[in-house]
Amino acid sequence: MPEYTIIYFNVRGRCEAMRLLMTDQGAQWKEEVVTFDDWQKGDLKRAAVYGQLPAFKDGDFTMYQSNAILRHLARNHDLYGKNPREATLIDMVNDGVEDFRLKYLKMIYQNYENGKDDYIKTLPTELGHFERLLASNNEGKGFVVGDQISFADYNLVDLLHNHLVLAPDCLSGFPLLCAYVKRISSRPKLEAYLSSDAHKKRPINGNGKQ
Ligand SMILES: N[C@@H](CCC(=O)N[C@@H](CS)C(=O)NCC(=O)O)C(=O)O
Repeated sequence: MPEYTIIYFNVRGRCEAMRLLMTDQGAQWKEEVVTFDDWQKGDLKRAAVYGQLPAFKDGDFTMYQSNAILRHLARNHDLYGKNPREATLIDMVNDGVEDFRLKYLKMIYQNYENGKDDYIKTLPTELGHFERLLASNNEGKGFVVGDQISFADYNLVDLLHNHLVLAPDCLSGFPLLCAYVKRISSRPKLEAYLSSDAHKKRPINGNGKQ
């Protein structure tokens, strides 16, 4: 069994997709929680390749960049499609999720009070991209690419969970996405994790906004 460790602040943030992936794949991991005070001291920041967290350990191999970590886990657990074409499509979806996540994080951390309402108004455009992607694969009845789960599914579902907290009705005009989130979230190990304190008590973002 791989020895996985997440080194991160006490938030779901950029690590919840990897937690969903590891949970669903039956992998165990440890959490090394970095407090704001420890981070402020600067040693950990100086040691981080890009001066930021998360870091992730697979045994004695330490890596940075949340999407590289997701891809590493995808290679370990066969979550990167069945052939090169599927792998490229999965990358394409994941890059789209990253673009969407960056917009979300910008609003949360830089413009929550003044920008939240306008952000929510733009959501149908963002969500429409993913609704159409789903529709183009098996009529939206399965996964976002191919016929098996991939790391992009965990990343997309995590970001949709955050949006359902921000704007609970945001998926009402998107029947495929709505059913997809419910379907993935009700996979037995995920359902148990999502209702656990480990998930529910961990804040979504570091500034308390959600
Ligand atoms: N592209 C990086 C972004 C990492 C990032 O933004 N980390 C934030 C927390 S989510 C951080 O370390 N903030 C503290 C700092 O920059 O000093 C990734 O995906 O891992």
